[in-house]
Amino acid sequence: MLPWSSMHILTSPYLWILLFLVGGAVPIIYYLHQKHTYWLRRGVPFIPASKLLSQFVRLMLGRLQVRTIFEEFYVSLAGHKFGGSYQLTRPTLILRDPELIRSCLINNFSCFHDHQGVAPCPKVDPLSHNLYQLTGEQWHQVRQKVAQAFSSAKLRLMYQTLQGCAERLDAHILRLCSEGEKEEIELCAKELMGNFSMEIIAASALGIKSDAIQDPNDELKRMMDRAMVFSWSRFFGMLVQLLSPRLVKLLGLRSAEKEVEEFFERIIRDTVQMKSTAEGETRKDFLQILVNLRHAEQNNPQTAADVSVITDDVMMGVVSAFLAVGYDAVAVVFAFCLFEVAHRPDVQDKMFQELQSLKTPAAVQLPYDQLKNLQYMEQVISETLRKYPVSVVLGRTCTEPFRIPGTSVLVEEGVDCFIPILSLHHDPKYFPNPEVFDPDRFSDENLHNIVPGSYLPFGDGPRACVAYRLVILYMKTMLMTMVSNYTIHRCSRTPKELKYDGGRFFLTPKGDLWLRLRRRK
Ligand code: HEM
Repeated sequence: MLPWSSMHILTSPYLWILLFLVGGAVPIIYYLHQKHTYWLRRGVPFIPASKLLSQFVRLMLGRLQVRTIFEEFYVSLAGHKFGGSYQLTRPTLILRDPELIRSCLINNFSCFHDHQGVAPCPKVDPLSHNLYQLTGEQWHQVRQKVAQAFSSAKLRLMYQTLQGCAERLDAHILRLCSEGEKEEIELCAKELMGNFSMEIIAASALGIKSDAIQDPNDELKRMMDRAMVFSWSRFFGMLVQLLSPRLVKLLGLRSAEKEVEEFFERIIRDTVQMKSTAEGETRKDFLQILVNLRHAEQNNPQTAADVSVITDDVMMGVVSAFLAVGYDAVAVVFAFCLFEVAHRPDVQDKMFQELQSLKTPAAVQLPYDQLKNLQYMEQVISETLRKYPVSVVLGRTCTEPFRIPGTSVLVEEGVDCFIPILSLHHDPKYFPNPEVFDPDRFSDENLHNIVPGSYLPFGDGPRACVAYRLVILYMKTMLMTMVSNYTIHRCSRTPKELKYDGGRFFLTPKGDLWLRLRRRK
């Protein structure tokens, strides 16, 4: 029989609460320990869970940006070709070595063909059937079709549309100057480039004219801005996804707000209808090309309805992604580029001389075939994308077990792999003096210094950015317009150092970005 004092303890509610907590905590601690020793057990260098926890807390408190998390990983794993980390409890691999990166993206593409993230589920998320999210064979089929929209022949046609947008941009700046009877004008480059990007994306994706340059309240632009903001509900969606991708579908979590989604649906549906009935289609925009591909599929007796590739869901997904992703990524890369050249009159002069040497009356009239001769301008574009890779990190999922060459480490199916593009582009080992904007890194004489796999603004391999040639075309159109008509300068409101906005998906300058433009005589 127990002494009286022991009996008293046994009947105490505190004891039972304590036992309950300990009983509950032990299996949880064991579970977390098992999960967080995944890389230790495989002999892979890893970021300790305590560091990940502190990063998570700082992220929640707004003291850390997603970009910085990957920069810290890159630094912590210095000296290693790869290393382990965790997304909550999911093992994640960070790839640091350019050769290994190429091996995953190109030589062993079959092991890494899907992007990291939620697989599409059009019933719950109508915009999820986009090329980025599609997986496996369906991705392959849609990619083959969509890639046709970015062939040289199609880009040549799109260029005509872009020239019209460039003329409107120039007319707008000229009007601002003449209103104040000024030779020069100060303006917010981020806003101007956002509006210009909206016009070129609307024209090349949908074939419609946006009035964003003239009208800052343009509805299409307002919706795009809402589509690309990193909200708490999205963050919650990402956390749920880490716990269980199935839960995302069960809870019906979407990639965009309902209103934005409905807007996209309406605008795409109306434009498709207009194009399907319009006679003498011109095939100058992306949606028109998809409509034509769909007609070809429907008119082909060998294409059964159930194997059609360009379905309504796919049409909706790929076009809305073109609009939202294209608009935001292109707008920021334009702004970064102008910011850098504003500090470098020598770089502007060289681009101007190059344009002059092509002897075209107005830069925007430069024929498509001559664009390839703008070699120095291409170097400026490459260096902008080196210093500011708008996709700071690239995420792929391991789709087939992969043994890391020269090691016994087996990457298991389902493990997410991240490539920290921004950190590679700023690693002095690959790009000496990385903070210096130096277009000559990409000159013919210096090109051999770039280590394959260290420069990845558009990713690499069969799943690289499908639109990269179009992006270069956009950038050339923008630079030709600006450099041939204006000199670009800093002004008193130009920030000395760029800070980044943590609330955007892409690398985005924080705050306004004021510059001064002076009309060339
Ligand atoms: C500055 C502009 C841009 C940059 C830096 C950029 C960068 C990237 C990167 C890094 C990827 C991932 C590649 C990989 O996994 O290897 C990607 C994929 C993609 N990009 Fe871009 N992009 C830009 C603009 C655009 C535009 C304007 C479009 C419009 C169509 C676009 C459409 C896509 C699509 C559809 C994918 C997914 C391709 C696939 O999964 O097959 N991008 N982009």
